[in-house]
Amino acid sequence: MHLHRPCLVLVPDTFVSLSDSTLAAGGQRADTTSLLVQCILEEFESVPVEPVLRKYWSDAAGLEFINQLCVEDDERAATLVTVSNKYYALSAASALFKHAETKLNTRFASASLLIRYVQVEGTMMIDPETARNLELVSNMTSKRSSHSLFGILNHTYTAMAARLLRVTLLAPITVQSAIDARLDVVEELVQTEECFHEIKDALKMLNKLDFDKLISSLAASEARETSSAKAAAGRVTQMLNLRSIVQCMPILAKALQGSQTQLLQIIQEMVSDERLAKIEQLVSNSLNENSMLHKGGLGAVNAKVYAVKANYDRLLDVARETYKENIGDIFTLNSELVQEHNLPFTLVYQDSGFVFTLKKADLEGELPPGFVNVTSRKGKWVFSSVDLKKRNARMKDALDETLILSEKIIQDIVADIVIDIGALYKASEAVALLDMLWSFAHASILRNYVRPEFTGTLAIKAGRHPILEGVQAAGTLVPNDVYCCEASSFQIIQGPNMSGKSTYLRQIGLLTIMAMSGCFVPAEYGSFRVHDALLTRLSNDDDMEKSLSTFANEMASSAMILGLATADSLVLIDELGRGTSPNEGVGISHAIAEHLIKLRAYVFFATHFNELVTTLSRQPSVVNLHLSVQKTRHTTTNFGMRFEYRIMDGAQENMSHYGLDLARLADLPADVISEARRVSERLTAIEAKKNEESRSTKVAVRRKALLRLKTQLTQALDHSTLPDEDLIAYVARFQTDIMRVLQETL
Ligand SMILES: Nc1ncnc2c1ncn2[C@@H]1O[C@H](COP(=O)(O)OP(=O)(O)OP(=O)(O)O)[C@@H](O)[C@H]1O
Repeated sequence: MHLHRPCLVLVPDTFVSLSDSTLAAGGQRADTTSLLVQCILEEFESVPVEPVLRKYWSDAAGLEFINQLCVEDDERAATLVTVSNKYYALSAASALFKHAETKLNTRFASASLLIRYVQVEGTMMIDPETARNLELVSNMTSKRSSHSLFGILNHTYTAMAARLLRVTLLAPITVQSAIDARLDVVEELVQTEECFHEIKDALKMLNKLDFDKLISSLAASEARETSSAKAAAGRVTQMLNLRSIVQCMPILAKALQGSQTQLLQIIQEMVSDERLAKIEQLVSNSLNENSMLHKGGLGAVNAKVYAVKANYDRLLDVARETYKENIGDIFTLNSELVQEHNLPFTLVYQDSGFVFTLKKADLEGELPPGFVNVTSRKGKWVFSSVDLKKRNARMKDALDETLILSEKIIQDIVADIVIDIGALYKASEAVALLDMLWSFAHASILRNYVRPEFTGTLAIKAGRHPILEGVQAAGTLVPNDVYCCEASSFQIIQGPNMSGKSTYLRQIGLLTIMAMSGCFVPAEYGSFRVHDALLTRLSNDDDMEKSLSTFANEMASSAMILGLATADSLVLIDELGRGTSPNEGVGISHAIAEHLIKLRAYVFFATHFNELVTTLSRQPSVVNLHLSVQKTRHTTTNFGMRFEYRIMDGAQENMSHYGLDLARLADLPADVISEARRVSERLTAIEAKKNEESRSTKVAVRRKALLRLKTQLTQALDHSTLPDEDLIAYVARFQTDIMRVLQETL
């Protein structure tokens, strides 16, 4: 549900208590409301939940609706077969269409809707909490801020592409051939400037147009006949928008001519469908060439009145003539009054009709008698007269008449268009994908991203946090490397507070999502693995505020991670075990870590617990890293250390005194601090001694070296493109390394 941002949630009426027929978001709920509905209300606070009669949730009716409404294209048969035994999907479809009919007064033409059954497979699972913490689609502190991955990558022109981008970031694809096809397109766009600009110009013409909405409103008609002038005006606007869209398709197709990548060629085919030209013909035959869309005022009204060509329908021509005469009458009335009073009245068109206006500066004394509804606005008098009102009413009648007649004509055209509506859906999909990939290319050029590879090893050289890159002052962001393979699948990351641990973890998640979405990545080089899930336990400020529930939260997300993680998952854990006593924290963290190590998922585990380094490092696939910090002279602002934000090999040393430095900054009495230091140094010394004794036994070292050798050899076998001679030299180096380790650990 998070993927598609619901605007309204329908539930069976038996799920909500009888007392509240419409549940306002966050409203009072009686106990009889089902747990599911309660969860939905909590999770989607601002989304209204509305009950639909239980009898409308019928799988048979759902299948009937789909059978009747699904567009006649090559996927129709497959869709019908796939959904035929999906009880819940069918019941929900039935309730949805019944709701449209009974509450929204909307009925769809047969074979007019694109209906697909989309499997969840084929995308990476990202839970909503992770999406929030990584700021995938919205900033955590301010909803309006564009500092999110979506904000950084969104340069789309159309609403469908923005929606596709959102869904892509929340559920990146896991089919490697599909990712590669997207990357090929982005690469071609980045490299061929001319094609890049031509596509941009064509997309610009579609600026802010939403095909999908337009197409479904073409397919919809009112369930009960209430033909109003307002609805008629809406229809005319739809047709004018539709014409802009179909006219733009040949331009887009031309921009794509000669493209090298397969995906761009497919997109070109989809937007060159001859049925689109047929639709263009239908619209052009009946609509005026030059009836462009106006924003408001009389221009906008006239655009609708004159949208249908002259001589197309006799009655319409007559109605328009009347309308024109009525407007003429109003202008005549104005000139007469100007002459009579010798005052420069002007006419202004408002929704309710014409009114007179007069600049206050042009009037000495009072308005002449006989005017009504006098108001003052921005230095002007605005007013009417009985005569003007009468003429307005006549004009309005004529206007309504023309719009209703126009709508009748347009209804007939729409009926013809609906036959080929499948082509419009295809074009919409094609444009959305193209617009999104163009947007990726644009972001890649702007910020110097590189094309990622998929090799199974996670190797990033000089990776940059994409969101921080947009916020930090130029030159202050420290790029970092990542290297994670089977032999080093569990990485412990240490560093004092504020040293950049979370940023490092988040950067790994964000870059993986970008790569799997088919976008270039902010790094000098990036190699990735296709993951089935991105699972995280990331701390954020929210948690701190609700510190009481931190532990419960931690355990809930840990349970989720343990339940869902597989060998192909990417797991990011930031400071587990903070919400409980240190001993318990270490115990729980250790147990969870061991489970993940056994699973062989790729795990990045940031922790403050030194003990974990000791207990976990014996395992062959565990690697220790830390974020470097330099001791400096103590000042009031730097706590005596300078953060370098650079990831380094090996465990962190001497972290314990950092807390003491902080304490001194907080003005703790000197004797308390010196006692704390004495105890802390003794404890550190004892701990160090213990660590020394137990630290990585020789067996562990050998095991680790052998595992590394295995990965290096497999990789060389799978991916090396070196000439034989160099490959031999390369492999010989492994031999020297392993011999050295074996001798040292005899
Ligand atoms: N690579 C980097 N380059 C530049 N600045 C960075 C980098 N990484 C982190 N920072 C800065 O350091 C601040 C703290 O980073 P971060 O929150 O990642 O630290 P942390 O070690 O996770 O801290 P804590 O343990 O308190 O959660 C960030 O807000 C950011 O401004």
